[in-house]
Amino acid sequence: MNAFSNTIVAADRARPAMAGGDPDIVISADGLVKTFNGEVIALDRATFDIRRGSFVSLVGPSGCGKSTLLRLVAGLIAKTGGELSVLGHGVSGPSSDVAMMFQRPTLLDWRTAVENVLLPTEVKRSATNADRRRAIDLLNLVGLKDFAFSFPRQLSGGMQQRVALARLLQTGANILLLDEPFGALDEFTRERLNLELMRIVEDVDATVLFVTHNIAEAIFLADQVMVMTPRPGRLARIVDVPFERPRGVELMQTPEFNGLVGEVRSILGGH
Ligand SMILES: Nc1ncnc2c1ncn2[C@@H]1O[C@H](COP(=O)(O)OP(=O)(O)OP(=O)(O)O)[C@@H](O)[C@H]1O
Repeated sequence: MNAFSNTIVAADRARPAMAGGDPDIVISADGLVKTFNGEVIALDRATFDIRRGSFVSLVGPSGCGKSTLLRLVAGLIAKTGGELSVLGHGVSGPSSDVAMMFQRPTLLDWRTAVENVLLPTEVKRSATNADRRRAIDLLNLVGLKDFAFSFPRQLSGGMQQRVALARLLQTGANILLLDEPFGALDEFTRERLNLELMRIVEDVDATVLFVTHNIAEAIFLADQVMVMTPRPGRLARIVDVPFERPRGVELMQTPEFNGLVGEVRSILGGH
């Protein structure tokens, strides 16, 4: 089957089922607009629905509004126009249902890995023994079983991002916003972490929005790819990714996979 036949023209399609009416829709945007200083249109009328448990990649060149879209969903910045809801409620600020991770791990140097993972809990209240056990379990989950009591300076860049991922999961949020989380790492480490990320989000049953510049990475990880184009930032198309899970790196060598990469590239090239 031609994967392109699965695409939806996001900008022009009719309004999908409203978030309030469909409990499976966890993030819903309708004509969402964000301008900065009244002139830069960072996001121009984006309309989309994201289903519970799906992994959605956002791909596009620098400045097309990917981070802006994530920050809007996280409630870190306010929309200029249109509608945006998370779990059926309009977004008016940060929420405990949503957690965000960035390209840099931003760990506290003077705290061990497990103490860093416990931070989101300690911001709210004193950590209990159960919290501590959970933090250690999460470090196991991200492959850092033997490094719970290491300090950030004793960890590689990839290991530090694993700690940041465990800290993200410690929040208990099941909508995870990942802004190029492995973008600063070498290609080999990045590929390994991507594979583990897929396993982990299935394990914790999260809904994920994942920003990347890399088309192959976007497709490999996702159920849907939101293809964005710049000046103004637009959601050009939402592409369904038809490949079964679990997926292995050999998928990337197949003609079907490379066909889909070509389709996404041509959407980006046409703008
Ligand atoms: N706080 C801000 N003030 C003014 N303009 C901003 C601000 N944040 C983003 N912009 C502008 O909005 C547009 C979209 O930026 P955004 O960071 O969302 O893009 P992006 O696709 O994430 O880019 P990159 O891939 O380089 O991170 C850009 O033109 C950017 O300059």
